[in-house]
Amino acid sequence: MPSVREIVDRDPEADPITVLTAYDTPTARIVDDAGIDVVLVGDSIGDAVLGHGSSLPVALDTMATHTAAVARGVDDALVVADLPFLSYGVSEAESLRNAGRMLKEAGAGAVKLESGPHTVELTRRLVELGIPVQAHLGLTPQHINRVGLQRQGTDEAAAAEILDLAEAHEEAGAFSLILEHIPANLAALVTDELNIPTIGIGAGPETDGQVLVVNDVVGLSEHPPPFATAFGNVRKEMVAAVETYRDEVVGGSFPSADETHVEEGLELE
Ligand SMILES: Nc1nc(=O)c2c([nH]1)NC[C@@H]1CN(c3ccc(C(=O)N[C@@H](CCC(=O)O)C(=O)O)cc3)CN21
Ligand SMILES: CC(C)C(=O)C(=O)O
Ligand SMILES: [Mg+2]
Repeated sequence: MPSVREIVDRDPEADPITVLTAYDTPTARIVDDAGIDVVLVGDSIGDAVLGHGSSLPVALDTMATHTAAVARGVDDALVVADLPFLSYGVSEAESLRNAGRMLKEAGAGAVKLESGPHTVELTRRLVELGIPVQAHLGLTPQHINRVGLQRQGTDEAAAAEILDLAEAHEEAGAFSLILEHIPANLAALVTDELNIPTIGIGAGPETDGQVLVVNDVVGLSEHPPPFATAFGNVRKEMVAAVETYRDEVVGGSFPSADETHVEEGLELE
């Protein structure tokens, strides 16, 4: 796994940073082999994999299990574990221990948490203890009950707050910042003002890198967000394979002689 330093020290103008989620070993291997720089084990697992309507029900144990699965599939990328809803911010001690688990037990190289005024000091403590932190501003889906899933930072006051918080988290020691679902001109301004790399999702082309959810990228999601593009059609491929399997079983063509083993010497009554 590369150190966080290698990501931070890149020249993103020459070499934009690529980030993609993964939740399991085979997918992580595909993502890593493709040369993606950072594999994010997102709490988006809640809707992308586990069938919850949101990320809120995702447990810390679930994130530890899937982060470990991803780490086993990755040779080259940095593995970042998203801290799930209420696993941080309730008490400092619990937050630090929960974040530490992702590095000590699950094999992540860094954690990500959804940032706000309440996470500046937590970010500082985590970094002091040696846990690299990726901050996340703009749309923070763990606040779905307060802000929904709308674009953020669309008026001057909200944009100024995002810029202030971005600077505060850089100062607190975050190694990178995710900017989600904000105007491209705001993301460009934040990227200009910060020294740490910004990674955009629904934040236009001017950030230092991009992140998307792998299910959206491969075309597996039924309801992808408006800013996601499917670069493939895995859902169609899976539907076709499953339907063909069913048809061949029902029609008697699977398993065929080629797919069948008869033990000639076996004496059966
Ligand atoms: N598959 C997947 N892809 C993602 O990018 C993703 C997740 N899941 N889960 C966690 C968050 C949630 N995300 C989302 C999901 C939906 C919208 C969306 O549809 N926004 C609409 C408004 C929807 C509403 O008001 O309910 C928009 O027009 O902005 C945005 C971000 C991004 N993240
Ligand atoms: C969409 C990214 C940034 C994320 O937080 C997730 O996948 O959970
Ligand atoms: Mg997340």
